[in-house]
Amino acid sequence: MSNSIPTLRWGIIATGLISSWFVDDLVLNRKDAKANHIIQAIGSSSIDKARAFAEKHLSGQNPAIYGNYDEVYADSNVDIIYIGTPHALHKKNCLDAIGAGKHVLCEKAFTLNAREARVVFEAAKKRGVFIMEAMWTRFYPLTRTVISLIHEQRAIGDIQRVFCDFAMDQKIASLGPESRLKDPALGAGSLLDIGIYSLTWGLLGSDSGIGAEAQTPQIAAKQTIQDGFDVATSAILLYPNGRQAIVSSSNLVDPKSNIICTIQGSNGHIDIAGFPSAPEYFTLYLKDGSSKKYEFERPGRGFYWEADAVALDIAAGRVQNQIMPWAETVRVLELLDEIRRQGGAKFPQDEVV
Ligand SMILES: NC(=O)C1=CN([C@@H]2O[C@H](COP(=O)(O)OP(=O)(O)OC[C@H]3O[C@@H](n4cnc5c(N)ncnc54)[C@H](OP(=O)(O)O)[C@@H]3O)[C@@H](O)[C@H]2O)C=CC1
Ligand SMILES: O=C1OC[C@@H](O)[C@H](O)[C@H]1O
Repeated sequence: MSNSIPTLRWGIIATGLISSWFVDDLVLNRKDAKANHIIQAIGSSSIDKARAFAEKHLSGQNPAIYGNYDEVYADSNVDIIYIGTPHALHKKNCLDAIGAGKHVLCEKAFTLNAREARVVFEAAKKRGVFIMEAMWTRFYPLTRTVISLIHEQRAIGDIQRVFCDFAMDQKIASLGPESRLKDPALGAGSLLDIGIYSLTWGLLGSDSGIGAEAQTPQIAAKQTIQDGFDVATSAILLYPNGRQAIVSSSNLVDPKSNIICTIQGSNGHIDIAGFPSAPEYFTLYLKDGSSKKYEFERPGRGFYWEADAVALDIAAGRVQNQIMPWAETVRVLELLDEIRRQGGAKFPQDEVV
């Protein structure tokens, strides 16, 4: 622990898979940490679950344990709320946290649609608190390096095409109808769960602009809908200059290759390997026949990069982050809305105005 870097005290909402990954990463001892992270409180639908979570993931620490979320929002020792509930609950959880005057880091997909996100950002703006969608992949040094290489250094020349696929057999046939991966009222479907990463790479690979500075591509999309949610989605993003990004997701099958994303330009291409959410390495191939593999150290899973960025923003008094600003979250959700409009996946909440 160092005093020269900011300290952020987290209240964790929900004790599911992502909360465990996030907390495990935040308590890692890192030599290059940009902030100190303290897990101050755990909130769960059940106090037993909260206690078990703390015992398993925070041994030797002493977080406050609550059998509900409201007491976490109200805890005066908590600076920021981390929201790890299913997508459909994000809007309410964010609004409740903001209402209590807390900063927020909310898992992806930030909300079910762009309309819900605008409501949340409006509330954060009025209350003057920091809020960000936890699109952790954008904070990876690997991702920042790819963006710099293709857009600033123009290493592969003019970008012509981007491909990204996130396929993962999530064994959905074996899950109950109450699973967040199957219940449309919880935001089920491959698109918001994993297709959001393919779309993210399609956008980052195609255009250096984000948020209000980004170009708007036309969309052509198809979805395979089973039992009311999409099990596969494919979309083409067509940019004004003719550039195309082809992005897809499936929660029925595993990836066909370790290369999950390819960015092709007039002077070469980049192959990115791993998962689109957690890329492991990439290789730059140039038309002169040369190539270079880029590898990155990643203790744990890599959630601390976004957490450090949030801590630095809050310490500096900022309410949004420049890598994942509010306008970018809304833009991504608008594109997801359009893909669903064309593809047919609907959530009951889409109708609520
Ligand atoms: N960034 C990333 O890599 C990942 C992000 N995610 C995102 O995190 C969110 C949660 O996903 P994940 O952790 O896999 O989900 P889980 O089902 O594992 O956990 C969700 C938790 O939310 C709470 N919850 C509250 N209401 C409900 C409800 N009606 N149904 C189910 N759970 C409920 C429960 O915690 P409790 O009972 O303790 O309150 C539950 O354990 C999603 O938005 C997902 O997109 C997920 C995985 C990876
Ligand atoms: O964000 C995610 O990435 C990894 C997947 O296991 C998970 O379902 C998804 O929410």
